[in-house]
Amino acid sequence: MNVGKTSLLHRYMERRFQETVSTVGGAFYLKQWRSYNISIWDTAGREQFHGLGSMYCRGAAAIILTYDVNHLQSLIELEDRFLSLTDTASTDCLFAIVGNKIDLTDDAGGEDDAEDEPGKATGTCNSARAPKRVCLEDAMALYKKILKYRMLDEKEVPAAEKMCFETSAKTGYNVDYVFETLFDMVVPVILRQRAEGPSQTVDITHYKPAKQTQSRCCV
Ligand SMILES: Nc1nc2c(ncn2[C@@H]2O[C@H](COP(=O)(O)OP(=O)(O)OP(=O)(O)O)[C@@H](O)[C@H]2O)c(=O)[nH]1
Ligand SMILES: [Mg+2]
Repeated sequence: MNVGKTSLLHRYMERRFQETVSTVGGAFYLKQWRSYNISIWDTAGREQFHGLGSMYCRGAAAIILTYDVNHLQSLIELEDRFLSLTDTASTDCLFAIVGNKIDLTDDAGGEDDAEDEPGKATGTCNSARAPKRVCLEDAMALYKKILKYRMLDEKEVPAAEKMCFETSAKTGYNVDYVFETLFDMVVPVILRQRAEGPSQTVDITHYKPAKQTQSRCCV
């Protein structure tokens, strides 16, 4: 809760940072990216909505686990409380871990850094000059735990260095890069699955209800 999931989506979809209210239930976004329509669910971090998380993850091609780089507890909770909610994701689902609010630390993602080389982790973690913050290495360690949890072979999935990001929804730092890196990875997988197997959606346009048999009363 409060790590900036909705703000990241606003920044990406609407190109701006605006005040948010804590998400109720969840919110759906549709992004036209190149020639594809990408569906994105914004989940609610508040405790009473945690149960919904597994519903939003069902069949997901990618999941972005978000924490606040200024609160180690938010990274710990990703593992302790949220990881099990991703059990409903498809087996080849990609995981990205995003540390948001990097602008609140001294060392990266300030207004002037918004145009920095995307994807590049800047600054040193917990240097004398920077306030204490979560290290990118901690996020990478979680990524490796996720692979273990999902019994995936490290050699067959993208490396932790590629899937752990630091962002600022406030300045825009790395935000496009996160979403578009994932889209670039996910779209070919979905296209390949579509070409190989039957559609996973149910076509109800030609649905005919089964003939009703006369019900008999039984005593
Ligand atoms: N400084 C700074 N503040 C941010 C950033 N992203 C979000 N915030 C602020 O953090 C607070 C929470 O942001 P939200 O986007 O609503 O967080 P959320 O994760 O969607 O929260 P829930 O919907 O309750 O789970 C708001 O006051 C935002 O303005 C950021 O990158 N930098
Ligand atoms: Mg929200």
